Amino acid sequence: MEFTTLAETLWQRCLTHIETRLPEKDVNLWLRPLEADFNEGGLDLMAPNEVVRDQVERELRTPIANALSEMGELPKRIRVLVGGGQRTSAPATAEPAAAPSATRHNLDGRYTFETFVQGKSNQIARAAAEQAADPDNVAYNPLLIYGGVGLGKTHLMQSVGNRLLANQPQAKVAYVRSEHFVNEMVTAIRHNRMDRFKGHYRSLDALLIDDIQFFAGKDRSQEEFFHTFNSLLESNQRIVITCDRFPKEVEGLEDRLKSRFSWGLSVAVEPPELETRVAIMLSKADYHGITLPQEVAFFIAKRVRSNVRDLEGALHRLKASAQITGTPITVDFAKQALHDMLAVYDRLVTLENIQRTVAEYYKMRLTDLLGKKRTRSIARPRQLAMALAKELTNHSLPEIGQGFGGRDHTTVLHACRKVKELRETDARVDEDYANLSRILTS
Ligand SMILES: Nc1ncnc2c1ncn2[C@@H]1O[C@H](COP(=O)(O)OP(=O)(O)OP(=O)(O)O)[C@@H](O)[C@H]1O
Repeated sequence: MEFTTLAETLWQRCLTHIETRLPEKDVNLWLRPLEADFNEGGLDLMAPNEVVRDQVERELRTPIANALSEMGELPKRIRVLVGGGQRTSAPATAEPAAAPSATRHNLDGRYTFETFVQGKSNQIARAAAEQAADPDNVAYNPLLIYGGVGLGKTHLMQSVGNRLLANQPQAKVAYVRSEHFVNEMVTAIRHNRMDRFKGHYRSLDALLIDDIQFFAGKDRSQEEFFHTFNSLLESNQRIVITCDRFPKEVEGLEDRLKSRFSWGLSVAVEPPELETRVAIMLSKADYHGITLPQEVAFFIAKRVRSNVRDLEGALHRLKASAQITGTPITVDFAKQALHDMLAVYDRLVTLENIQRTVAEYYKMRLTDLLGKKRTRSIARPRQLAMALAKELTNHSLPEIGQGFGGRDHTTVLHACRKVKELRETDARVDEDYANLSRILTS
């Protein structure tokens, strides 16, 4: 008892010391929930759950050690363990081994609202997710986030879980991929443990279930999920779901499930626009301690358009190449280091397929799109096509003008400005542009 008191006193002093060095948010979120204990000359910091433990291990162990050393306190070792609230030194591995894996708070501490870059393409989804993370607001339950690959659905969903846990560290929040849910269920059936499986999922405060398109065709899993789902909804527990498309379009998914999903709120994440892609790159670079000049971020984001995961991949490749060669990251360096990846993207969008796609979209003839007629029904799609060419290819204004029936570069410039203006004032034009951009880049 005396040791615990000493440890707590030391820890409180350490917190006071560290408060002057770390953002208040980090101290409140990650460090205050810890309880301190001495164990054989070492300091054990007990975290209420694995999210907190992992975050402290990853990001905060060094500041803690530095603070203690600056205070002249040198414990033999520092351990961060799960087990807060009980003043026990049981390590994380001493949790009931047979519990289904999702009982552990298997959230990734990096996926938070704070690290999520907002843009036009995701602002509604983000706002809805923030609401879903508000324990007092169950208006939109379940929340369904849908959209293409690598656009931040999992990031947003886990942000909901991390926020819920930050506000209520004892909450039972489980993140599970649908594939994992199915596998767990199969194992439970095989070992005659269905009751436990059901009990576990129905006892949660929040269930985050990723990629439900994977349930397609798996009838027994859908059945079980349906019951879990109903039971959680009835007691107002939080459910967040993601899907790679609007669930009504997923073949092999039962109608009753689809209809349940629509009880709450469905929001889409779209591919981010150029400025958001640049902001994401800069923010990820900052997070990973990579010095990335803005012009390089623009250079890459202009080419890698449809998938944020690929943007991150490009960033990691750049970092590795720069480290190996000891070269600073410049546009020329990026061109070389990423040439194969960029070549794939450059191949995807050509002037010809922009023209063909726009003509098909507006159900008009290609010859009209490239011809001289100036009626609005023809001139507007032409302007959109030119603006898309400017955004999605590396062609210069004169080259684009040339490709559009030998027009002057000032005509292309005018088209780009006009489309920019229209996108801000005319929702139809904005939607057409976004649709075309998605068709061309996905
Ligand atoms: N707006 C954003 N801000 C910051 N990071 C983002 C954003 N959008 C996506 N990312 C990052 O891109 C990567 C892929 O995102 P995520 O895994 O959430 O995509 P997803 O939509 O769930 O994809 P999938 O359908 O393949 O599961 C993650 O590392 C995520 O942090």
